[in-house]
Amino acid sequence: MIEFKEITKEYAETTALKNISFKIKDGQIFGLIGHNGAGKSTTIKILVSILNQTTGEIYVDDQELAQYRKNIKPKIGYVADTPDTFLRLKANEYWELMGTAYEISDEQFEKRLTYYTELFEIDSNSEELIESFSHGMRQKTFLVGALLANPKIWVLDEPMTGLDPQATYDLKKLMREHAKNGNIVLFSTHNLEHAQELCDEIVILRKGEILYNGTIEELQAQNKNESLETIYLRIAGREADQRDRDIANHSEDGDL
Ligand SMILES: Nc1ncnc2c1ncn2[C@@H]1O[C@H](COP(=O)(O)OP(=O)(O)OP(=O)(O)O)[C@@H](O)[C@H]1O
Repeated sequence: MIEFKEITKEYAETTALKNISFKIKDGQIFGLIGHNGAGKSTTIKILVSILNQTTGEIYVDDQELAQYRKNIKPKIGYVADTPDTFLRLKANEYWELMGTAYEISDEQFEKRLTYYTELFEIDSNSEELIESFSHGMRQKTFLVGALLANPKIWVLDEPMTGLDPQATYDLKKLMREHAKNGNIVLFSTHNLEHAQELCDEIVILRKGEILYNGTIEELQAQNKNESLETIYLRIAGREADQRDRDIANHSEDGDL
């Protein structure tokens, strides 16, 4: 289980997360949804120990992340939203690096590498530099790297971006299987159809605050006869921005 408890993240001039709390249960595919700048990547980067929160705590299987990083980090496989790291390595070199970092046995490494590289059809590109790859091929390379260790928790920041339809289909299938086996898949997306297809539960973020946490079915039951897109845009989109502006204007006019 993962628990975000009253997490706030302040950058120099921005409060990216404002006291957010939610839980992800074992066996769940969990979606983070929100406009650009809502705080999805910041949430993810804190969980994978790239960033520290300003206040609050994260628990993974009842262990507090800051205290038990050494235990928790090997449980997590992470794919960033911008596949622009390790560009001077060949794909094979990157996968070997991941194999060493996660201490994967040679046998498991070979087995999983063959399976995933054939599945994502990049087995023939293994001796090429990552910088020569298209966005989608880089995405596949990093996905393979994250899945090699078979970590319990997959943390995928906009994983389908740039993937072709076959790879998207295959990844969705892998995500479902992984969760079905009692593991956790946390991913961020702008694609509401993917969220609807995949997620057991979602968080909708807007300007660092949680607007909704629950299942998509519950959200739709509360807003009968409306599509997820209509509901989402009303609570997180331009209408919500207009409401913010109206409130601000009233305040300035001394109406409130
Ligand atoms: N390194 C940083 N320094 C300062 N501000 C940052 C930094 N990273 C993110 N922010 C700000 O924090 C807020 C949340 O950004 P974040 O990247 O978490 O959003 P996001 O929901 O992942 O957006 P996107 O969908 O565009 O990837 C934004 O206002 C962003 O400008």
